[in-house]
Amino acid sequence: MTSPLRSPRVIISGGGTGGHIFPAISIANAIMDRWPDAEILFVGAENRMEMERVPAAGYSIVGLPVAGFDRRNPLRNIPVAIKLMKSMLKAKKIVTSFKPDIAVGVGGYASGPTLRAAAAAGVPTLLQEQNSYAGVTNKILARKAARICVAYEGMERFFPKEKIVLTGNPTRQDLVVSEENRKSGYAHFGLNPELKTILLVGGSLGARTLNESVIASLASIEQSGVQLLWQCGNYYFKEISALREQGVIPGNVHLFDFLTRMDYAYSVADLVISRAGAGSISEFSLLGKPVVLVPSPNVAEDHQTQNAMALVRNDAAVMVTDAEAKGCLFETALRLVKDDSRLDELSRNILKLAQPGSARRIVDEIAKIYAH
Ligand SMILES: CC(=O)N[C@H]1[C@@H](OP(=O)(O)OP(=O)(O)OC[C@H]2O[C@@H](n3ccc(=O)[nH]c3=O)[C@H](O)[C@@H]2O)O[C@H](CO)[C@@H](O)[C@@H]1O
Repeated sequence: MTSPLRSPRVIISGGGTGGHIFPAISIANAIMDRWPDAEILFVGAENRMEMERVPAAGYSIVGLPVAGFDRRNPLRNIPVAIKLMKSMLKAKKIVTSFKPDIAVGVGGYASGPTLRAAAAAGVPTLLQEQNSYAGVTNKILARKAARICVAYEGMERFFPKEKIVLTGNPTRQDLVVSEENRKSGYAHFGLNPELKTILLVGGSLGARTLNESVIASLASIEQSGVQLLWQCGNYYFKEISALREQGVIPGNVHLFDFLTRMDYAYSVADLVISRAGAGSISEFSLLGKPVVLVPSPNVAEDHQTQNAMALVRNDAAVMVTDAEAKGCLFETALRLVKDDSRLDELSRNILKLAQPGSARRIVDEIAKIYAH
């Protein structure tokens, strides 16, 4: 295999939620580690989270006017189809002017038009699928893809077997759990270093059931002698802050819309309560975090329950269903956070499932494609 002389030009496309954006940034960072002169351009969806998060990570991004189809109300899809056509034209222009050597798709609305335009122009494409159940966009794009990097066994149900490489999910490179970050984390979030801490995260967008479970348990949390670091999501923040202004939220409950310093959040957390998104699970595994998972029932093919069950079967996490959460989530979590030997056991078991070095392995695949 001969290596081309110059560094590659790479388009990375996808987004919509943190579950797609953070793996994309992690792949970009690993590309820059391999080829410091590489040129990377992100292509995302206008008004979605990536338009803010990608520049914050130091990369350029162009937005497409793409949106999701409404499966329940077909009439609403006329403007969506027009947006899709506009996005395809714009994606074609982006590919023509940027001249990528390879295009990487991480799932989410923007990756459809972008990778189709790249493939039509003869640019090789690589897909990264985070979940144990493949998304619609990736299933369509798979036909033209050179390589499909996955995190779970059994993905030949969705993709041509010869294109699949098991790399794991790339996680953010900045997630260091350390004593120093623990101390900084207490100060950053205004927490008491003397108390045990439960971190509650509802995925990148927040989760209604988790928020309602907190609200239903405020009295027992207040009396527990444990503090709660609560990420409620941008969408719910206004409504829940109003409760805080009414004095309903006790002093040991610390409310945030979104946590940019997840390294601090993980460092202070003795126990995590979370949705079972694939990216979050990869992070808990790498960091050995004891976790209570509440899978979202609102995702395709109930894939979060499948993600969670892969851990539960190995006694690597505790699961509470969405339907049970309001009744028993905090009873379970408050008991667990005080049981050090069980926390230790969960931590050891989840660590065994970690797949480190995933972004580097994806870049190995990019290098092989590029060298051809
Ligand atoms: C509702 C929905 O469609 N969820 C999907 C979405 O989840 P979602 O977007 O929630 O993504 P993940 O759980 O995979 O990852 C969340 C990411 O956001 C970060 N984070 C989270 C909260 C916060 O305050 N700050 C922060 O930085 C986490 O560190 C993590 O890197 O994509 C995942 C990966 O395709 C899927 O498995 C999920 O089913």
